[in-house]
Amino acid sequence: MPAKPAPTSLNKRERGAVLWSIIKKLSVFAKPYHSLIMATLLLTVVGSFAAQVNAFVLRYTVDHLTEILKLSEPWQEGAKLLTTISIVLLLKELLYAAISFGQRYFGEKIRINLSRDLSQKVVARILSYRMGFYTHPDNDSGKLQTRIDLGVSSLTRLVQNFFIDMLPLFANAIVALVVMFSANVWVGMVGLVIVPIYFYISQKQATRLQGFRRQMRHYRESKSEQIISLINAITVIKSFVREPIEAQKHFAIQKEMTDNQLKTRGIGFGYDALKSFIEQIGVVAIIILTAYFVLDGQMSIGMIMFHVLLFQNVASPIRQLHRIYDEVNDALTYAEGFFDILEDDSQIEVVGGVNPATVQGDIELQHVDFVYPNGNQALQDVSFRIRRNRITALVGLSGAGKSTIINLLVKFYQPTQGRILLDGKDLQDYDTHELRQQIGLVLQKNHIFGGTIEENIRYGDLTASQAQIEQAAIQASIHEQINQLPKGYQSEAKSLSGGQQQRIALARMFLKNPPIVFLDEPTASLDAIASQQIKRSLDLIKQNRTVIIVSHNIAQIIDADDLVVIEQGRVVETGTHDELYRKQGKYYEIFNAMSDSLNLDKITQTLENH
Ligand SMILES: Nc1ncnc2c1ncn2[C@@H]1O[C@H](COP(=O)(O)OP(=O)(O)OP(=O)(O)O)[C@@H](O)[C@H]1O
Repeated sequence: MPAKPAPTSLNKRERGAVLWSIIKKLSVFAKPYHSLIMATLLLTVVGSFAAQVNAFVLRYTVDHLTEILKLSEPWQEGAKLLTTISIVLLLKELLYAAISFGQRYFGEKIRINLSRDLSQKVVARILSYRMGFYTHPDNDSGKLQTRIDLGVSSLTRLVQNFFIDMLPLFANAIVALVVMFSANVWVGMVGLVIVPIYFYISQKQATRLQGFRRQMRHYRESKSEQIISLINAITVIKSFVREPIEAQKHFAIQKEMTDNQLKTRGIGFGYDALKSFIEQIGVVAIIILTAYFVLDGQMSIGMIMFHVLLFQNVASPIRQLHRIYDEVNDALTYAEGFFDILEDDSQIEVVGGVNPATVQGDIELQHVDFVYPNGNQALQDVSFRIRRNRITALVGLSGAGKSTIINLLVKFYQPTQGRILLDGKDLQDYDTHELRQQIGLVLQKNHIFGGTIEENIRYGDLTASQAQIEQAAIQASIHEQINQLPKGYQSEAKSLSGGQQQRIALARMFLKNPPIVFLDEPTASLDAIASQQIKRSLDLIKQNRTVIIVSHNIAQIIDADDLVVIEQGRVVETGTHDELYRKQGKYYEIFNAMSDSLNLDKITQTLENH
């Protein structure tokens, strides 16, 4: 993903262009809600006219009261006037309540639906991305989640503020300004002059606060990151008795955060005071101007209230202008990162076309080179064959490239050079999803999903019956233990021990029953007893399948039919255990190191003596 300049470093024109592109992208998501948007806009227009009624009513009341006061019996006419205006105001309030309810409700509906659609789309999209996307350093789980969350929330907040807060206020302001102008050009001019001053101050306020807001975001991220790492590291913290130090570290962030918050508030309040001062100057100017026209006999006295109320309708949305700047800035900051994720076509997994009806399992790597996206060259000119229905072990020291070979065989990555053939056909030509249906992958630690044991095993075949699930559990030597649990197959799978979880993963594999199985250090995270317990299941898995096993376990290696020895990304030896041992090359060296580490002499002695 190419690095883009931070939105804050963009000039005004560039920011405008970015904002426009965000709006265009959002409008695609808004398309299904066209009628809702139209309804909201219509209500907004009607509402903005209704909002001016108070000013008209007040003008009418003041002017009529002035006339009525001149009568000898003012009470009778006064009562009539009060009844009329009460009815008008009541009706207007009822209408306004209905409009603002509809307008808020529709606006909120658009926001909620849009938020759902954006989240759903991005999840569906990243699920279609290749493995390289997930292993890219820019996309580690925390960062990816933050980018998605902040992207969705800033975009939906932009929509929410536009439809629910800003749009009605601005519609009111425009209608009020038009009414002011039609009442008197000079009064209208006062309203119009205040607007750019407000704009200027609001922009200054937003620019001034931008740095603080960015800082605040940074504090929030570090704070949550620190809490997560604290929870993850709790065993180490407690065992080293470092609780006070960790609390102190947290306090340091809290303190900087509160200082920053106070400064932000202080500056915000300062600007708010300045804006309300300017507004009051506007009010005074309107009163003086209208009073002049009244004294000059050009206007009635009711016009004073009329103009002041209209002016307030103009000023109140402008008072919120800095919020728009903030929202837009947030959208500029986060939406780009979000759309980068959403629109990264280069990350879409290549699916291929050939549908492998039945796979035999003859695999051949031809001069394969592989470089990870971060530039790590993991494999160089790797060529070897894997024969069907045999067990092939990949042997090598840590970092040799064994897991990388498995990653290429499952099509998680594509070779940078060379090709991989399966049953004589290039792996790239196979339909990726169909191919993966034919392959089982058992890792050192297999993910167990939150949910029941039954659900976790069923993941291997979503259509499996209960009997098939139990059969798979029997093959994975876990059935009896599951039955002993109070809730049996309905127990929470995550509460099982590591060894039990590994057997649940094997049961999942038995249920899938693929012709090819890759075992990548399947017992490495288990203790001796657990390893021994799953040995029988592994032996069962290996029957009548093409198996590739990566292991540092001597027993699993000598069990294999063929061995491929890898050193620093290159194949250095291939053959059977006996052939390679006799050869006294790299395998001989690794094998001796493994058997020495077992302390065989002592083990044999112990076994002989008892
Ligand atoms: N996602 C990745 N991105 C970048 N480099 C990687 C990635 N995964 C592995 N590597 C690098 O590729 C090389 C081969 O790693 P690989 O995991 O294939 O070795 P391995 O033989 O399976 O090792 P181990 O026995 O420790 O699992 C190493 O140098 C490793 O640092």
